[in-house]
Amino acid sequence: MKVLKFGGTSCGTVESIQQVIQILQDNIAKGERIAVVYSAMGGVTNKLIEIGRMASKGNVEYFDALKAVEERHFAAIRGLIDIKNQSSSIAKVRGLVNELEDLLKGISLIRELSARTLDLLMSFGERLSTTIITEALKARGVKAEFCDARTLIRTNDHFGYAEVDFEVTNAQILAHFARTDAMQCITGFIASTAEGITTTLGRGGSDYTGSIFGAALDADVIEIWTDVDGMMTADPRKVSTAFTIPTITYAEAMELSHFGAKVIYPPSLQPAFVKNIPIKVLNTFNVASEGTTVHTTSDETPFAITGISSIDDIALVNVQGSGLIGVAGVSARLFSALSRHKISVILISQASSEHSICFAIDPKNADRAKEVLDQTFAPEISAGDIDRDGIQIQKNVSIIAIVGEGMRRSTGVSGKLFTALGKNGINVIATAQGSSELNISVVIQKNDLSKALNAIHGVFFQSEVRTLNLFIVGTGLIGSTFLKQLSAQSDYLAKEKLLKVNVVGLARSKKMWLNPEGISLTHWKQELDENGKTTSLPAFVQRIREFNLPNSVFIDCTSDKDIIHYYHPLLDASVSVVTPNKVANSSSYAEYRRLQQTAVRKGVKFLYETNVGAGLPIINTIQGLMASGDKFVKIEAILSGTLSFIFNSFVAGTRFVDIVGEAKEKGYTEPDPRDDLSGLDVARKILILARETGVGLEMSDIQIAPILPDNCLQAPTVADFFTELENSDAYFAGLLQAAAEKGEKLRYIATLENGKATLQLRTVDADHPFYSLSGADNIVSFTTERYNSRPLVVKGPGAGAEVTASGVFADVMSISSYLS
Ligand SMILES: NC(=O)C1=CN([C@@H]2O[C@H](COP(=O)(O)OP(=O)(O)OC[C@H]3O[C@@H](n4cnc5c(N)ncnc54)[C@H](OP(=O)(O)O)[C@@H]3O)[C@@H](O)[C@H]2O)C=CC1
Ligand SMILES: N[C@@H](CC=O)C(=O)O
Ligand code: NA
Repeated sequence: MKVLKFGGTSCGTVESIQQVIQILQDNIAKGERIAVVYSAMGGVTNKLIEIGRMASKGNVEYFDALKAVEERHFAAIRGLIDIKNQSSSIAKVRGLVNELEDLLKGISLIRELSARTLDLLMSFGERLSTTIITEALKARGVKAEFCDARTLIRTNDHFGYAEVDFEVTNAQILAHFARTDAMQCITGFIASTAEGITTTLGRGGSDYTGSIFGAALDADVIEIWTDVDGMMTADPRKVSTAFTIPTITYAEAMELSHFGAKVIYPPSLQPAFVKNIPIKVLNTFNVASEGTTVHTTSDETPFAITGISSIDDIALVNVQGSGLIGVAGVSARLFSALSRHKISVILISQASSEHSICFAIDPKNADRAKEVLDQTFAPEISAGDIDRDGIQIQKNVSIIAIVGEGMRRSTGVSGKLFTALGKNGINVIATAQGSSELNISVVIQKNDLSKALNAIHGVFFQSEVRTLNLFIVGTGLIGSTFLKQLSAQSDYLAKEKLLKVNVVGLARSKKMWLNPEGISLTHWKQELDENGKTTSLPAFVQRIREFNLPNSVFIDCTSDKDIIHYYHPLLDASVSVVTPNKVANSSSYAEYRRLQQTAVRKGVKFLYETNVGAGLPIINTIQGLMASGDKFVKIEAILSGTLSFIFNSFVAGTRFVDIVGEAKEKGYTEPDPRDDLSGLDVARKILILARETGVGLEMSDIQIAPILPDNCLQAPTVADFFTELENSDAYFAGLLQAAAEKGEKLRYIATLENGKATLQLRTVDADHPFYSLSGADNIVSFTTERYNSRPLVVKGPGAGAEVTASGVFADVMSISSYLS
């Protein structure tokens, strides 16, 4: 025997009922003996309540609303049953509607809608839907029989959520089924008292009806047919990567339902659990899906938890004071006061210091709870045993619960949970874990809910692709090359790293465009042009904060001097920052430190490997040596790709100005090449290296020996600059010739030693390690306590679009590993 239950959406339209009938016929064809429970047509219960309220207020419009309900049911008959078989269904539905009309007339006369009357009123929903479906089945030759559950399920008179008398109910169900072998079409949700007064089993109670019948009949399985593919690892409306849980235990399903997963009505699990009958949650609209099976044991999965659930809106109550320490009976008084006022508690947390008790309740009870507790603890508040401001209530908070029996088998589950939250800057306000190790709950700010759910889902269900959300400012040479590399690698990242990189925001100087669904990596230019709004960096940053997406990374690919003002607020909002732009790290030392510290404090990353030597591992090398306790003695380096290229290419027969132009064309120079040739770019880099090694220099401390004659240095525009370079041809040729005569080469070398940084244009001979460079090579020689007699040398191309973009890419990847 199998008991099937179909919910409101399944019974909602002619098409869905046809689908239900198909499912039933498939079962019959397989020779299954089935009993079927139906909900009211979707939305009808709410409509009946609304109509009842209208009638009780004397609002005569209830009559039109009733007509609409009646018409909906007649339309279902017309759609489901051929015309010559309709008369008996029409008569039955008309009979029910007449009864309903009488009831509403009564309500409107006495202007009262008691809980008892409301139960009777609501019962028409299931009675109507079940009548129609039974008739439709009969019209198709199925031996079906309407079964009014009020004649079988016996409850007390707690109207609205009546409690079942299982002894009487089970006996009545068994006796009824012994009398007939017709397929029973059972009204969900409704029952009656011993006196025959109609009751209901609580909203969602049709599931419960299914479980009551299934348990009484010792069914092999209870199938709950709904409009989703079973229970999901998280609410798919909030977590797009959520997936169906194939098997789950009763305890886990109960826990998930308690914390907001509305797929199964929690009380319905109990009768099935007692009889050890599996419950299958299946999708009427996707019969191919396996759904979820709720059972005593769940299958082994690679995941430490089974699912994540949340209650979006709760209020957190905190009772705090030194007078609570060691005083017996405080919590007893507290919770009995709440219970007397029927305020149900969702979560409780008390530190072992006993200094405070904190618990979560439905926000609609918050003000009443405060009143009740202020009264209950009035003596303690006036004596100062409970803090002056008494009982504090925090609203706009949510609970997230991670649930799974697997927690008992694995260690580190809570560590993983809190790390995921911490790395996304989500503050945990309160936390609770039952000693059953089935559930860990955290209370967080409501505006962090979606971010938190996604971050937690990402770390616990890692076989699912994780998402990194990028906001890129600057789509020039480096920004666009990075986007090109990202596009080329996106399949690899998805397959090999289970990583989806979502570009959510793009900005250039004129236009910006944000789209949380993700901007196309191939058509971003077009999207930006077509949809972009006028760039406003404050607005761009504000949107990032409002989106509040997990794993957010801001990438600054500009050379803008003011953009650094946004780094701090972004880090502070737990957004990681990656940048090839050297401006921030070469501004004041105080600002440099502040950025580092904010990133550490917020548990996010501030990465800028490409600030020095483009993609070459220079910053990372220093950070590694520093972390391991090495001490820097000296750094000697060629840090400009542009200058390196110039001095490698400037040979007899060439013109200095042409070589500078070539460096610009090859993408080695700064957006403004004067920054390279003035020594500013190298000065910024050695300043950053000094700071990384713990030497807190300022820009003014760097001794810069110029490469250029004054006329070039003072050129007011880039065009003038090139003219002046041309005018100084003889000067550069002279420099070159002087070096060549000694058999040496020109090199612009930065040195950091004894806390001093200097930049100098020097000539080096063939024995010097910096002699043989080519292209835009950088070379950095680190002399440290450990690398002493032979320095550690990093050498390679230190400028250019591809190597710089790939350095930015590597920083982004390191954030992704950190977050996972
Ligand atoms: N070239 C290299 O080898 C290396 C470069 N870098 C650094 O990379 C950074 C980018 O260089 P590169 O790509 O060559 O520069 P580009 O001039 O090619 O691109 C700069 C981009 O930033 C945009 N931009 C400038 N100001 C703003 C602003 N206020 N708001 C929004 N967008 C803005 C520009 O917009 P628009 O397109 O509208 O003009 C452009 O898209 C620089 O900081 C540079 O120092 C670091 C290491 C190596
Ligand atoms: N303009 C810079 C680019 C890298 O930082 C250089 O030439 O090195
Ligand atoms: Na680098």
